[in-house]
Amino acid sequence: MTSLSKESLRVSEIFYSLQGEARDSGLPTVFVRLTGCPLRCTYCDSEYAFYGGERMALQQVLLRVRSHPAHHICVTGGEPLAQPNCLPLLEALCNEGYSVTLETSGAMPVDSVDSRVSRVVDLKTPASGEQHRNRMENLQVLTRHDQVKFVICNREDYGWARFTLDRYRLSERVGEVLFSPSYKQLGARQLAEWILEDGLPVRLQIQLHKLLWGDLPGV
Ligand SMILES: C[S@@+](CC[C@H](N)C(=O)[O-])C[C@H]1O[C@@H](n2cnc3c(N)ncnc32)[C@H](O)[C@@H]1O
Ligand SMILES: Nc1nc2[nH]cc(C(=O)O)c2c(=O)[nH]1
Ligand code: SF4
Ligand SMILES: [Mg+2]
Repeated sequence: MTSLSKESLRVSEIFYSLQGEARDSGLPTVFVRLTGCPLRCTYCDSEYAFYGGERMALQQVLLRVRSHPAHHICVTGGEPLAQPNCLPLLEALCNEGYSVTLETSGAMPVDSVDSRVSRVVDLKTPASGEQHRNRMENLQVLTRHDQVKFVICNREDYGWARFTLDRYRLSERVGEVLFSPSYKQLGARQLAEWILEDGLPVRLQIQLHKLLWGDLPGV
């Protein structure tokens, strides 16, 4: 018990790469991937982060982050907000002057996240198998500093994302609405054509790191 310091975290990996997703795509970024997730999305590319990982003190995480020459930090998982100490981690990273993004499923409340963090809330689509976990009330607290993502597996998911975009006026509420194809499940060109046909005010997101390096951990 005493070895689990008040501000310790279970960490799957800390790595330096190009941001492959969302608004900051292409920017050198340090990724902090926290272990554990209560969801089981059908397409999850990070199942290796469900279990295991290393218990680290917050200060140890900060030291590792500082060892890389990046200004941008992305906290992800697993589901990062499933660990209560994710909140002090985010605050500490902001205090150090980093530009911080948080990738979250939106299955937990996002209102206690430091307001300097750009929250990237992934609204789970029907084909993810986890649509029932979406906390739609999270959308009320998002601002232009935040982002909403849909990972789209098929035409039904696209239709649901288009409906949700309109129903919650997402383009007016947040800074970026991202439509991403589920990797190797839906072609990016197909998704691009649907977006163009409907003239949707959203940004097509293609996972840049997978184009560069493939579907591997640590990139
Ligand atoms: C691994 S999750 C971790 C953060 C959080 N659990 C979540 O789901 O947002 C990070 C992002 O990767 C996306 N992702 C996972 N597997 C994917 C895949 N096969 N194709 C496209 N995006 C994927 C998720 O939907 C999420 O937006
Ligand atoms: N390069 C790179 N960019 C990313 N952006 C979000 C990621 C994630 O797994 O949450 C991710 C990732 O795993 N790698
Ligand atoms: S919520 Fe994120 S980490 Fe969890 S299963 Fe879904 S995509 Fe994977
Ligand atoms: Mg990833």
